[in-house]
Amino acid sequence: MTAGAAGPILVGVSIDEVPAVRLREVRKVFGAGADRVAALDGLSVDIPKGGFTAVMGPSGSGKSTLLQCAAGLERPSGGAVYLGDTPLAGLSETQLTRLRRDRIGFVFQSFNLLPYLDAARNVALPLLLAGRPPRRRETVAALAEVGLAERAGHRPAQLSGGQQQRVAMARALIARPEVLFADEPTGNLDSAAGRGVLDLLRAMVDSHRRTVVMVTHDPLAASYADRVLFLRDGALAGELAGPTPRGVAGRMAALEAGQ
Ligand SMILES: Nc1ncnc2c1ncn2[C@@H]1O[C@H](COP(=O)(O)OP(=O)(O)OP(=O)(O)O)[C@@H](O)[C@H]1O
Repeated sequence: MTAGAAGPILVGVSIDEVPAVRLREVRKVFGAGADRVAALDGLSVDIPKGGFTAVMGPSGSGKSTLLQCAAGLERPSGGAVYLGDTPLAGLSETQLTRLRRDRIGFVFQSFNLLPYLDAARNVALPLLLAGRPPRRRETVAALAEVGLAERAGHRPAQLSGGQQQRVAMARALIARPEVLFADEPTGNLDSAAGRGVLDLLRAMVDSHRRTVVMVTHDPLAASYADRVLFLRDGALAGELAGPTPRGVAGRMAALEAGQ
């Protein structure tokens, strides 16, 4: 197949491969009448497998809504979302829940760990709930991937913010999801802990060819990605491959100035 027939050439990505996620003309409308907001307004984008994609844009531009629709947490008002070859639109609530559980990982700004469970049990929880309790060594291996094998018995209150976020990453990864979505994963962390989380996300892509999609406000965080998508008013307003913090900050300044 020629590059022209396959669409855009993406550095380091096979042009024959089905993207990890595809959004086609996705619309998401909240409210009605005077309160109506089109959070996504006909957005089309491909997320390549084995890549690290960052999503940026001014406040209210639709970043979190994009992530929620791509991850099957919100149903779009129009358009189509595919995870690999699977169209999400035709799935029942039960099928969508199973797809999220088996094929998608999600990391939130606020960690969302259960305070009375230790790190190992927090990590094991998704598989426990799925009726497939993991072996202890699987859980410890997931914690080892985020550098926390020694902290398996610690509860969240006994861990730093950065460590809690890494436990949340291990929990998101234990089911070996096709895509890891992260919504402002460094938003509650100081810069050193934030860099630790970003280094790990980068390593997951480089060493394990995982697919990561991250919403962020921080140009430095976005520079860890292979590609940055910029949103404005619920639509794609550009993208940047091989981003640098300065390049990303320049694009953001232009977007916020309405250019
Ligand atoms: N559940 C909801 N009900 C009503 N409006 C919503 C809802 N969720 C999002 N919106 C609106 O949709 C638009 C996009 O919101 P979204 O959270 O996706 O933006 P964002 O780019 O992630 O913003 P921020 O950077 O401030 O987190 C905003 O105008 C927001 O107020």
